[in-house]
Amino acid sequence: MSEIRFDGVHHDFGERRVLRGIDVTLTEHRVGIVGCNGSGKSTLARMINGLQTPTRGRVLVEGLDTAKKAAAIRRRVGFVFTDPDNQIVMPTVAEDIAFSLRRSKLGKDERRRKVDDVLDAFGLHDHADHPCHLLSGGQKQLLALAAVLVTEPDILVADEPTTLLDLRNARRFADTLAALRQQVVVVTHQLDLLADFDRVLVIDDGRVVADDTPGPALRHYRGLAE
Ligand SMILES: Nc1ncnc2c1ncn2[C@@H]1O[C@H](COP(=O)(O)OP(=O)(O)OP(=O)(O)O)[C@@H](O)[C@H]1O
Repeated sequence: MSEIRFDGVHHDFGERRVLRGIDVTLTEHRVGIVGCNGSGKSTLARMINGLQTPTRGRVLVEGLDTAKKAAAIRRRVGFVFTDPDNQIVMPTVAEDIAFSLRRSKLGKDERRRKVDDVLDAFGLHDHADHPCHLLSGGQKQLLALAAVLVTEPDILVADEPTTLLDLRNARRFADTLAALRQQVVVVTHQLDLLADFDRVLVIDDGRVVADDTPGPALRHYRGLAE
């Protein structure tokens, strides 16, 4: 498994302190991040692929400082955004997935095979030539995930990736995560998704207030809302 290390991480947006001293090392296969709105979860997740860098402290991914090795980090860490429209860039579904492979050294046939495999895995094969903008919200979320996974990143970070998925697709999504060889970090308000995760961090007001297996961590989180 990969290693993601937060070392004394603080983050300020202007006057507002959003992260207040995060010290965790993540080496587990599937890690969940939960917490109230505005607690700093997305900011934390974005730090793993260098979309955001700490005001103070360091984030190291496989030993690389995200503030210094941006390009290398982006190749290793795939990021799935909450709103799939932020990352769908091509007119059709198959083209969008193929676009992710534009920098790969694979030949044309190999690329086509990879795109086909991913379309199959995500139940999108029948939509291969459909315009992306006509997909449902849930299908777009699956496409966004597929377009990241086709690049085979070492680490997958997903920020509320299942908000638009129906029950079947949420299950498919959870099964997909479980079957991945790579490390996965998911920010979510859908606590069911984390039931068999290896580790769950609870964030409150920019701090890690619980760090445990899902049962105790989610009990702690529920306690915060009482
Ligand atoms: N680019 C930005 N500029 C200024 N403030 C920001 C920016 N991004 C986030 N914030 C603020 O930082 C705080 C933490 O935001 P963040 O998105 O990390 O929270 P979150 O825990 O993911 O919330 P939610 O569950 O609502 O998505 C919020 O108060 C937010 O308004």
